[in-house]
Amino acid sequence: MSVTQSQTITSASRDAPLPAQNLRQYEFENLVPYVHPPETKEDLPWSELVTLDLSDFDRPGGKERLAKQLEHAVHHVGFFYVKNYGLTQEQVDRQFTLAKNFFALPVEEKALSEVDYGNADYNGWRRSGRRQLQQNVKDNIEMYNFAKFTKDFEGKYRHPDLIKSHLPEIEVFAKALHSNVILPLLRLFAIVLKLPDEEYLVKQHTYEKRSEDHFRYMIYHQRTPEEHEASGYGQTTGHTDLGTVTLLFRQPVAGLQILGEDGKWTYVSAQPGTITVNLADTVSHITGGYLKSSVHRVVAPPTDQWDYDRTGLLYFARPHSDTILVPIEDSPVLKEAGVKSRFDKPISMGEWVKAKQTLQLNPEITAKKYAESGDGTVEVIGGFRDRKYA
Ligand SMILES: O=C(O)CCC(=O)C(=O)O
Ligand SMILES: [Fe+2]
Repeated sequence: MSVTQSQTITSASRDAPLPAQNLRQYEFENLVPYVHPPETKEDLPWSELVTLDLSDFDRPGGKERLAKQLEHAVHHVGFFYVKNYGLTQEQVDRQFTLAKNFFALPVEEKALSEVDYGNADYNGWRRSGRRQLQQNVKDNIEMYNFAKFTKDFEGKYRHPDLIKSHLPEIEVFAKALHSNVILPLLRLFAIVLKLPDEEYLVKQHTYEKRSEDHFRYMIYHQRTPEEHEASGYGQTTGHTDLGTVTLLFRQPVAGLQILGEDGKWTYVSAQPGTITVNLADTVSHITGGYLKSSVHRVVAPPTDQWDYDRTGLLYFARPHSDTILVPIEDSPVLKEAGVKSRFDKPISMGEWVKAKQTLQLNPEITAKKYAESGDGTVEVIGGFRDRKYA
């Protein structure tokens, strides 16, 4: 299929066209280009987040400046932006385009790469409609997760031809996120924690060693006004992510909200050229809760964005699967804060992932457990309980 005879002209294609040179390339590859939807004109309560300029990292005093900027964000907010992360806008746009074209494939083709839900294996295609949001309304979210491009996963997953033929550039992109964003951030966290070894966290996140990192294409299909109403204007309930940090590429369709310390939800805005970063459970576990795994959710977009699908690119970083999730011992910051382990026995990352993903991938079992506990919490593993948020 060519761009000119494109299947459905999505509402997004009303936007400014891509440069002719990119369009020709996409046409050559039979890809329908993705164009970012326009931002909302609504005046929403936006979150105020700091932006780290990662190009400062290697300048004299740069790391220390960035770490200073992060101190408050990582302890109290759990969210921030990064910019200048060494990938071009064109590389980013290509990934959005691949995501858009992947989700447009027939269900039968995607189903050949479907996630192994029972075994809590996240990689591959996750279909929409497996979660009941309200009576009569199910979720409208599809995902495609890529495992790390390492020997551990080589040949393990079957990809549709569209993905297979672009796998080398997807690999370059995912690896760049790990080396250009994840590793520098881990060094900054080490500085914030005043660890004697700045590489401490990096050593728990080497690319070649086994871990459950994944790069994700995601789409929230547009809904009708009736569906929005029936779903209570929600998309996902409040949650914390289970890994180290999550990267979320600039998302113009509003909806992602952060739960603040004041108990109020605010929206993450789409800052040009940025990636939104949120801290997740594991980095919280190894700091006894000092680094904040932020609660967030996705709600229905404002009405002026109801005509658009919400396509996302995300990267989920996680420590090596054999990492034991106990608080780091030689951090004067953690010592002073008097943090304690959040588990009642030693728990490895592999065990934590399996336990939390089993809950996430099997919504009916999880709903039953919440109903049984009756106090809005459920044990994930080792005495650590997750809470249910709206
Ligand atoms: O789509 C978003 O904006 C956030 C998604 C998210 O919270 C998640 O996948 O864990
Ligand atoms: Fe999340």
